[in-house]
Amino acid sequence: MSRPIPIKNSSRRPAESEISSSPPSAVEVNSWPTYPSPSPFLDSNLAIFTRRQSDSSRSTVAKQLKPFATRDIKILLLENINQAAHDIFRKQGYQVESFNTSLPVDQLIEKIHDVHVIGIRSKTNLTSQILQNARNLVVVGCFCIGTNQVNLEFAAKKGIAVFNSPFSNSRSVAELVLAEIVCLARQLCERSMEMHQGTWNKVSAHCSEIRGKTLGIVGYGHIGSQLSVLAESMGMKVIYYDVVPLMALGTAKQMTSLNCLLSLADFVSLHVPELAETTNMIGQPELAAMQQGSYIINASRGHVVQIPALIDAMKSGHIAGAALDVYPNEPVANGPLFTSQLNSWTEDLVHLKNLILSPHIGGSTEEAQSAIGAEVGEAIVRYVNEGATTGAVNFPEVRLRPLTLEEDNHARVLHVHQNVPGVLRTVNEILSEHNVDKQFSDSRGPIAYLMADVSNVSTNEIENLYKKLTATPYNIATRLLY
Ligand SMILES: NC(=O)C1=CN([C@@H]2O[C@H](COP(=O)(O)OP(=O)(O)OC[C@H]3O[C@@H](n4cnc5c(N)ncnc54)[C@H](O)[C@@H]3O)[C@@H](O)[C@H]2O)C=CC1
Ligand SMILES: O=C(O)C(=O)COP(=O)(O)O
Repeated sequence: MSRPIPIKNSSRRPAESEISSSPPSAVEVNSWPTYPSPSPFLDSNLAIFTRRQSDSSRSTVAKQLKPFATRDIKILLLENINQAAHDIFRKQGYQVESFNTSLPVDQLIEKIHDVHVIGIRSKTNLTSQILQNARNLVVVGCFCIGTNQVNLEFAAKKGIAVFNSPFSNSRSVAELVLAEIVCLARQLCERSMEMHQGTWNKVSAHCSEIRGKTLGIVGYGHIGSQLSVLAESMGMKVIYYDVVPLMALGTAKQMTSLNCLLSLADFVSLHVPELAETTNMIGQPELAAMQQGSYIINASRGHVVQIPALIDAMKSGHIAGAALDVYPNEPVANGPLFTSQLNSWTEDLVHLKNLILSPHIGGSTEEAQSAIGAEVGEAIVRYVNEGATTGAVNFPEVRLRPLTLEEDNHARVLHVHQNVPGVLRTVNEILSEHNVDKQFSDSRGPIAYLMADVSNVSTNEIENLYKKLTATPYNIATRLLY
């Protein structure tokens, strides 16, 4: 029977402004409840989940089974993931442990060892070394847009699905950038800092309206195109550069090359993902190609701009101002780490005029965070409870409708395997000992994923089915929900 999960101290998540600056070990807000007797069938190596009685509220309303003991699912949430996700997981009865910050590698390796789900944002690097230690992990939730912090290929090869939120914070980033364009054009942050230090300095030299100026957007995806609309509404002309041809919004114009954009724009704003091709994308030659007295904004990823080159271009006056929201090395927690962790150029950066420095807050609004919490939280529940991979960034997208109460004697087979000839024949030979009610499979590069509902399977047969599937030569990961 289901029973409530005692989650400590979790009636409310702290707002961004309340994130602790203490070391990670001191900021734990929830911890796993302990159960007198863990489910006898939950064996990390088997990954077979025990059946659970359907609870009455769900059975009458949704007519759906919760097909395994959800209380056995352990979730680790890092980086102050929004309350919306906690609520979703708690409703499922999962065990949740959460931290307001990212964790140092040694602690992360220890913590990830037993969990089935990990939720992160942009700071936590899930490298192959870390994922290697995750013996039970079935899914990673990136509660953000970027997934560059996860080794997606390695995760897929280990049978771990990764989900993100592709656009829930796009508007927040675009609004911040628009505000920064105005602030740079008016040297607003300089004036404000001077006032805070007791100086009245009323100037108009080199300050301008943004109306009629040209904004060059590099990367015209969700954020870039949203910014395009906002900038035009403020009277700016918009040009953009992207590696793929994209429909222009409003009267924006796509440029044929990055250099063409750089030479025409008064303001350049970067909205590309972190890729090999975008690493160090803006260095000395690109800054030199920009107009004298122009501005640059980076709210994409820290490695896209070469900071020493930017410092030189600003010191020489060629670049009149810049805004940075992202950095090559970002601290794992709030606090004075920022200055101590940055490199030799820290000193130069903090003393530059008309340089806005923000601590990676592009997506940090209440609206964005709660939308992301709900979106990624629900995607995780669908994958854990039903096996659906809709929206996964490293798996083929496969989905079967949830099992209903009428399908009480069904088992759902979730089989991640290598995408090689002959696998389906082998798997279907095993499944053919039962009645295959429905089945769907798809592949993505070297990985393939099959979902099948088989009926009239007894509890004894479940384990047998599992053993046969995992013994096939191309098995990566198999789960049975029943
Ligand atoms: N500062 C912050 O808090 C946030 C930062 N981000 C960063 O912004 C990035 C962009 O986000 P979205 O617009 O949602 O991504 P998106 O995937 O919708 O758009 C990215 C665009 O960049 C283009 N692109 C890729 N490589 C390129 C290249 N070499 N040159 C020119 N264009 C290229 C793509 O074709 C695509 O149109 C994310 O990957 C993430 O790293 C996202 C959210 C918040
Ligand atoms: O969504 C993204 O990719 C971001 O960069 C935002 O990251 P954050 O959730 O603030 O760590």
